[in-house]
Parts: sequence; structure tokens; C-alpha cells
Amino acid sequence: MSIQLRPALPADVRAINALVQPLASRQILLGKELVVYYEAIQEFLVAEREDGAIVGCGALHVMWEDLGEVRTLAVSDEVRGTGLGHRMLEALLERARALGLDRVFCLTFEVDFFARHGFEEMGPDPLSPELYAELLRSNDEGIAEFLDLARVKPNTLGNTRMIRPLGSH
Ligand SMILES: CC(=O)SCCNC(=O)CCNC(=O)[C@H](O)C(C)(C)COP(=O)(O)OP(=O)(O)OC[C@H]1O[C@@H](n2cnc3c(N)ncnc32)[C@H](O)[C@@H]1OP(=O)(O)O
Repeated sequence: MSIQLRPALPADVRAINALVQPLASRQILLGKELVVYYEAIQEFLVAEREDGAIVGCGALHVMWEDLGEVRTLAVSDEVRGTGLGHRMLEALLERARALGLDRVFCLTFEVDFFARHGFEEMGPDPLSPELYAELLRSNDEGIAEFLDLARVKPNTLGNTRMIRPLGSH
């Protein structure tokens, strides 16, 4: 059965939540309240099967003029390992390029998967002090994770912070 990628709609939120919830309960992904998905829905792509089922989702969150984050990338069990994760990640990176971003962050247990798509483990200090200070003003959990702040350590335990330079890759 063919699977199409498309921008997510508000009507997809419950299906996205159903994909993410089991992974969040295993602490693989960060769970979000429904209202947070609605607010961020324009960041999401979904993968829709011919029968209308949503079998994948992923988001690109903009953090700064040149910096974004891949968030909430998930593929349902029945289609995992068939290349859908790869397609979704490439589509999110294409969005990042279209937005003029230079690099994309992710926080993940799936180090090999992201490494095969050009992500590298992040060094301890990739940011200028000026940008660090600006990002500290955000209340967003993902930005706190990017900055490796102590208050989000429970979220990041065992995860790897990775970054993907765009451009020539
Ligand atoms: C920033 C974040 O969101 S981090 C969180 C990442 N998400 C998670 O950890 C949630 C749980 N995991 C998942 O949902 C999925 O396992 C994902 C999203 C990580 C990967 O999605 P998948 O659809 O399984 O990935 P995909 O199939 O593209 O690739 C996995 C492997 O499957 C195999 N594969 C890929 N394409 C095919 C194909 N056409 N046929 C058979 N096997 C294939 C390969 O071994 C591939 O490895 P590769 O990277 O060397 O190509």
C-alpha cells in the first residue's frame, strides 16, 4: 500500500498523539498535551496510508535564524524498517533547507539512524555565548534540552544530542 507524506492538519492531532503516546510512555519520545500539538501542528508532516491511516509523523521546529530541531519523529510498528523514517527525515531536512537553516539538532536514542542521515554527535560547546544567552530566554523544553540545562536532565538521560550541518550534504 502506498504512503504519502503531507503537511499535518489539525484533524491529524489525535492520530499523531496515538502514535507518540506508547513511545512517550516508554520514555523514547517526549509526550505532549493535545493543545501543544494543535499549537505546533504547522511544524508537522504526517505519513498517510492509502486507507487514510496515519502511520508516521515528524516535526521541524525553528530555534533560531539558522538553527532548527527535528522533533517527534515516529513511525508505526507495522511499517517500521521499510524506509518511511528515512523519507520523513529527508522531507524535514528539505523543509529546513527551504527555510534557510544551516543546521538541525536532534535528541535521540536512534544514534545510528540519525548518523546515517548526516547527523553528528554534538560537542560540548557548539554555540556562541551570545546565542546561548538568547536561547536561554525561551520557555521551550526542547531548547532547554538543546542547551543541556540541568532542569531537563531527566528528559535527556541516555539520549544523544546530535547536529546536522545542511548545505553540501
Ligand atoms: C528527534 C526525534 O524525534 S528522536 C526520536 C526518533 N524516534 C524514535 O525513536 C521513535 C521510535 N522509532 C521509530 O519510530 C522509528 O524506528 C524511526 C523513526 C527511528 C525510524 O523509522 P523507520 O521507518 O523504521 O526507518 P527506516 O526504515 O527508514 O530505516 C531504518 C532501517 O530500516 C532498514 N530499511 C530502510 N529502508 C528499507 C527498505 N526500503 N526496505 C527494508 N528495510 C529498509 C534499514 O536497515 C534502515 O537503516 P538505514 O538507516 O541504514 O537505511
